Amino acid sequence: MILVVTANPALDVTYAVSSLTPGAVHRAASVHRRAGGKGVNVARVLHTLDVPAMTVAACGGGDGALVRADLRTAELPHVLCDLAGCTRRTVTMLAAAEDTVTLVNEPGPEFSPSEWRAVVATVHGLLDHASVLVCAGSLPPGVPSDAYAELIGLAHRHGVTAILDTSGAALSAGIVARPHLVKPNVEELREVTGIDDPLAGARELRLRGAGAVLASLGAAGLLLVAERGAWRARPTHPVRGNTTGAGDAAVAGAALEMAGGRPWPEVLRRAVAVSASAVLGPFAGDIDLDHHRREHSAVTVEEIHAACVDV
Ligand SMILES: O=P(O)(O)OC[C@H]1O[C@](O)(CO)[C@@H](O)[C@H]1O
Repeated sequence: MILVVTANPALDVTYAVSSLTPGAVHRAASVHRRAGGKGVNVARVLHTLDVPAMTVAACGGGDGALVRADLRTAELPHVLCDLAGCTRRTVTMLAAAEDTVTLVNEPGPEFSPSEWRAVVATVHGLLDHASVLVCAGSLPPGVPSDAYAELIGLAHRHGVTAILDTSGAALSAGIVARPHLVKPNVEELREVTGIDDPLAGARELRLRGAGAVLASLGAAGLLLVAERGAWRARPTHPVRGNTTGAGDAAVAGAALEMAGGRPWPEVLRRAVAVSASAVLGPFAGDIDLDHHRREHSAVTVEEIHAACVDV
């Protein structure tokens, strides 16, 4: 089973608008609401791929109740701790005229120390049943920046593979606990390392403790840097759609191959195939299964011998 921690879950709200203009009033042509946050998206993709996954999070308030109800409706196995504060919303605006995707992510409710300890205890209690632990998304206010480092340390003690997908201080502090894989995008990599070239940035994260680094390069695909090599793979052709959650889908693909003990080029191939198929899904957490199947057999993985990569 793949255990997925969503430290800061959300009610993901997607608005479709005809055009997006700063300073203007926008009337949504459609509204969609579902349980979200990076880890929930990872678990949703794994569920679609028939891979057993368990979501752990803490929820509260009216939107927390909607998140709980949606996880049940979607039949995503979960353990949700109680939270006094109200679960946040994350908003995606899909603008047809500009073909853009714009996000507004709330910071989330303040956690008390005991609320976060309940999440840690839940993860601890489930690790004996897990092959992979995924720690995904931002940390909410009140949770220390080394919170993921603690969970990764627990995973090591249980012989469980650990994957970290977060940004900023949570990424810097989490990496020290030596996760087997981290999955930043290019901006997150640049923010944490101060290095523009993704290959050099990924190598720097390995020096800081990451076993391997899977860096998403947007439409240019993904890059994987491990101890004994570096590889890159791109989608077979450009895909247009909702890019929200494409990175989470890459994490799901990587987790599924790592759970099977597959070599790094196969981890990368799957991550690219699942990620490209997520762009074709209407909402974060969705994938186009037919596209995924075709893409998985067609994606080519090239080994990198150069000192830097073009994005
Ligand atoms: O935890 P954050 O980094 O704020 O990210 C959460 C958000 O990211 C997404 O997962 C997309 O990756 C959205 O579904 C939204 O919930």
